Amino acid sequence: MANQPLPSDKHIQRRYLRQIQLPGFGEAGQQSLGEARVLIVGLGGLGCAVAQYLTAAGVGNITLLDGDDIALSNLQRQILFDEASIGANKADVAKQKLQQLNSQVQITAIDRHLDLPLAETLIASADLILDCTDNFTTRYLINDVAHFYKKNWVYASVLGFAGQVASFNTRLSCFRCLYPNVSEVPNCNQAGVLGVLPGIVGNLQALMAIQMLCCEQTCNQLVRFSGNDYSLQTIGLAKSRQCLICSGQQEYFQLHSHRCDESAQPRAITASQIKTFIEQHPNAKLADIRSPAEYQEHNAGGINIPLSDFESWFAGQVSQPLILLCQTGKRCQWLLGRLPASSTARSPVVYLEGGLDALTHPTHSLHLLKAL
Ligand SMILES: Nc1ncnc2c1ncn2[C@@H]1O[C@H](COP(=O)(O)OP(=O)(O)OP(=O)(O)O)[C@@H](O)[C@H]1O
Ligand SMILES: [Zn+2]
Repeated sequence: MANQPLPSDKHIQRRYLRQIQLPGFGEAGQQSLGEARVLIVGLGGLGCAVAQYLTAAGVGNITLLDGDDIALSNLQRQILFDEASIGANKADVAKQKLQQLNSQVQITAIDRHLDLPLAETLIASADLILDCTDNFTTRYLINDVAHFYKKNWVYASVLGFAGQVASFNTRLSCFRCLYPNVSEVPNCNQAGVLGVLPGIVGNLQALMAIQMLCCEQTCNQLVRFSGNDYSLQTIGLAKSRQCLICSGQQEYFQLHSHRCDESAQPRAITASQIKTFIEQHPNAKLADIRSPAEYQEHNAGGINIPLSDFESWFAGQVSQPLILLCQTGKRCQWLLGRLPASSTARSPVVYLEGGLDALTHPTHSLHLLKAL
């Protein structure tokens, strides 16, 4: 923070005494943390845990990135947030909370999701990147750009009762060496998660980050945690000859440039993002793609274009922003996968994640949908 007085050496000594006392860490370790620039991508369950420990430990400069708003169902695991923060941006609220914990850390909050142009700027200027997201598209993007700029990064993920963390020095091996080609796996939204799991795994991720910033030998390890039998398994990672990135067959911009527009206009929006979407696209229309019987029984307004009629209806429309709606979001997701990218390039077509079932909270944008 610009107008904070610089801490004296004595203050730093006192504040971080318990870690400076540690053999092998000492003042040199504290100085490495204080000079480090860390990028945290995603302020969900993992990101909340990671950000708190890195701030408390005195990492000098932290950038927080998340374009998502806080929802009620986030509070059981995203422990930087409380009931009063619902509807606010995650990165902004996290910054406010973390700054109370440690005012000497330079914290920047960015209310956006990572895409290629942003990755190029932010990864190039960071010493270490932490992936705290829930999707492989972002992990491959971080990996490929980090490899190009020779940056270290730490990946973590949680699924059900299992979690894993891996540290990468991308000169030695990378995420694509480990996972050459994964299409998305279920996230917390679909698979469910106990709140403590991202807490445990996020803390492992923060530990790896601190060790990587202070001594690089910890790189290229995968640690698996089982919440069923509490076991930890550590596996060394090696370079794969088939890896697209490590073998030099592809550069990051060849692999990701075509995805730019997609990530700038994500196809799923959550109930708490409806308001922002409508503000950005005042002429947006709501199309409910359920059957006429379902629509008559209960609806949130808009027009009813049943799934079977949708493609021919859509082909005859002038380009216009659309919010698609069904009961759970699954039919919309399937439908959007069928529409050619060129047909949704000029005006965004998004769907409501979780569908009508996600509009359970009384204030939840239902009146906004009715007005469309
Ligand atoms: N490309 C990205 N850039 C920045 N943040 C991202 C990106 N992709 C995902 N995220 C963020 O990563 C976080 C992942 O959090 P988490 O897995 O705890 O679930 P969630 O998305 O908050 O909630 P739920 O899955 O219950 O809907 C989210 O806050 C999400 O917005
Ligand atoms: Zn590789």
